[in-house]
Amino acid sequence: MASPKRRLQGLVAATITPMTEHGEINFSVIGQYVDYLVEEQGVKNIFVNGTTGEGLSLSISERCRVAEEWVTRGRNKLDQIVIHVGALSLKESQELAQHAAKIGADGIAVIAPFFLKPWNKDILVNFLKEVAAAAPALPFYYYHIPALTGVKIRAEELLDGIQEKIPTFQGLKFSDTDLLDFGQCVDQNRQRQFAFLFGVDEQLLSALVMGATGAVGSTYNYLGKKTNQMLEAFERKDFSSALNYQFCIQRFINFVVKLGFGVSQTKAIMTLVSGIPMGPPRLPLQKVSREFTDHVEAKLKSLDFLSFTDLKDGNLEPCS
Ligand SMILES: CC(=O)N[C@@H]([C@@H](O)[C@H](O)[C@H](O)CO)[C@@H](O)CC(=O)C(=O)O
Repeated sequence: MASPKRRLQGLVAATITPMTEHGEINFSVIGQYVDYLVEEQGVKNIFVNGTTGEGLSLSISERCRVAEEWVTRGRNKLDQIVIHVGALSLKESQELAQHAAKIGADGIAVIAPFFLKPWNKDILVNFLKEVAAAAPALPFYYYHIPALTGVKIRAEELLDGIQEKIPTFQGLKFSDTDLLDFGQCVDQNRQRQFAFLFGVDEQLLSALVMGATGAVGSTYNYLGKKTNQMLEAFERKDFSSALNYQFCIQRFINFVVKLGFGVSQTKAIMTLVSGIPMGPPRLPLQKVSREFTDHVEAKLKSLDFLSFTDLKDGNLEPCS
């Protein structure tokens, strides 16, 4: 069985794939991006080529090059780098898994194939097993995101007996709002050292109560520091402060959700907050409007989420 450095915990940023205005991958800013996550956001784990990274919109060779760049730039700076290697083709998934092992990633994650879908748990586990077997020394995570894959097999069901089938199974990335399913994943696997990584940033506090060991999300790219404050408050059992932080984060996410929120918007917000150009998304996603960015900038300032805020204290919405 694979032995990770230690159980993946805390915040994991679902990385954006920076692109040029011409739609090519902008590898040149990844080094700066690593430093920003570590130094400005206190986030030392990353999840590469997932939803936020537009992994399924990249070619296989692009995915390999992106993974390589993150591993190279993150060496001695980041704690753990998990590469998402899910694909519609088992062969491609295996190729990506082998590549992740070769470049020295710390783990791989896989979503359910979503065009020709597995229609029951056993079929899905068989698919995952074949991918995991291509990288037998790497910790393996299942990436549960039913709203996007359309594969609604409950995670709790999937986890039942999974280590017998997939000895490298190390944990679950749970991007869904079904806290009954999530809670039962934790409850039924208390004897195992699995990582339970929650993927709905606006509801993380509820998942911590249920036993989440960490979180993977898009907002940790730019709200990592604020979310870490929530984790610290939770750790010291200061639930009132933890709730304040969660509500504050929710105020922002609620605001952007109403404007329309997804990967394109994440790229624009990260560019605004970090100053590192993330570029436009790749088709079929659309670049966001200037109006969106202006609204978001005003909201971030009012919440004091921007370090360069120039508003008077009286105009700030208290967040702690
Ligand atoms: C559907 C989606 O993109 N969910 C995000 C969340 O971080 C999400 O952006 C956040 O909770 C705001 O709704 C993550 O779960 C996705 C993720 O971790 C990834 O990029 O792989």
